[in-house]
Amino acid sequence: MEVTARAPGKIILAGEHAVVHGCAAVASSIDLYTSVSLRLRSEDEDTIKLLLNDIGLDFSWSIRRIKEVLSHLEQRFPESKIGLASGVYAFLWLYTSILGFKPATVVVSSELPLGAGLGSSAAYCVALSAALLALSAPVELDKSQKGWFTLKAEAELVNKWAFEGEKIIHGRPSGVDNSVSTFGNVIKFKSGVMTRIDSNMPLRMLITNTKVGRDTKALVANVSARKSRHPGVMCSVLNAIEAISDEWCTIIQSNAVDDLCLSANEEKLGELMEMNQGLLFSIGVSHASIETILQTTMKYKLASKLTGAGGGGCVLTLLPTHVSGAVIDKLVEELESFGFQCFTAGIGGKGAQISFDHSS
Ligand SMILES: Nc1ncnc2c1ncn2[C@@H]1O[C@H](COP(=O)(O)OP(=O)(O)O)[C@@H](O)[C@H]1O
Ligand SMILES: C[C@@](O)(CCOP(=O)(O)O)CC(=O)O
Ligand SMILES: [Mg+2]
Repeated sequence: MEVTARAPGKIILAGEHAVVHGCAAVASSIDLYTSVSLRLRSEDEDTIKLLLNDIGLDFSWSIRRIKEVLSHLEQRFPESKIGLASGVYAFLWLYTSILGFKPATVVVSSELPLGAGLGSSAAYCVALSAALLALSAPVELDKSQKGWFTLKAEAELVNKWAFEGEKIIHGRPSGVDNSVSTFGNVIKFKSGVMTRIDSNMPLRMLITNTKVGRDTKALVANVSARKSRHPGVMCSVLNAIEAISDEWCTIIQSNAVDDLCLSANEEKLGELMEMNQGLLFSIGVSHASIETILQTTMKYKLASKLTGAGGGGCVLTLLPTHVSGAVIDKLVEELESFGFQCFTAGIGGKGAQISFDHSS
């Protein structure tokens, strides 16, 4: 029996980093997915295979030696890819905790850029947990279902396991990324509690990938260190970010009665993004490449902010409804002339899904 699970990436509209310290964030799923397919092998095969298509690494572990491998894993990573080792630790931990030592082949592939602020780590953990739980004994799913189906009662359990995986990759995740990847839509997240936000606004964002690699774990740790050096100032900044998240929710939930009202709301969101970015700069998570994007989009009177952990990664630019395709094309051309990569994605779609392959 083979199962494939897919889980979406996300954008954080407001509140990254502050959410790690108990303040509210607003996040939305995007329609770019990480897929994990899991095929159990016969008991006498005695191996667990992991194929990480996005980073071009394959592993094959003898089950009898898997504990030994767990303690020597880093030695098997090429020096240039050592930062990716935590994803393999998370795999082995989730696999053995949920499925035990059953032989299997697991293939991972993603449409998301890795380590760029779009929540690839959470999508990886959610898709992996969903595939593993789908073939584990305590979860009763109707395996005769055809095509993709959305998780229902099982979603909570998938989310819990994915959070444990995120802890291995991130150190101190807030839980917002795995929650929005599991449940989809637009959510508000604060101190581990998720509220679904029914947005009444058509939200268009240009996503620009600086292609500057960074590591969420290190950035989150730097913010915590700054907070312990300047507790009073940092609390004020983080509370200001929370106020921005709250206002985001109020605006996108409000009903714009006409086009004038809609563009006034879009203008307010743009201002909130600018303020959020300024505060993120003040806590030390911006980057020269991000500042270049901000200056460029400002020339087009468009507001931008980093999304995710920052330090490089992706930047969001709000595209209000009045902005024409020609203007967007010109902006994209200018941004891409710096070597950045621009794209758009559907915002607020479904969360994790599963599909059983009946042919195997
Ligand atoms: N498709 C994937 N294949 C292998 N590892 C992955 C994959 N997606 C995510 N990861 C793991 O997640 C890490 C990136 O997570 P992180 O630094 O939080 O960035 P982000 O979540 O913004 O993409 C990678 O270094 C790797 O360990
Ligand atoms: C910085 C943070 O708020 C978001 C990190 O997102 P990403 O891993 O950069 O996609 C951390 C967290 O909420 O766990
Ligand atoms: Mg991450």
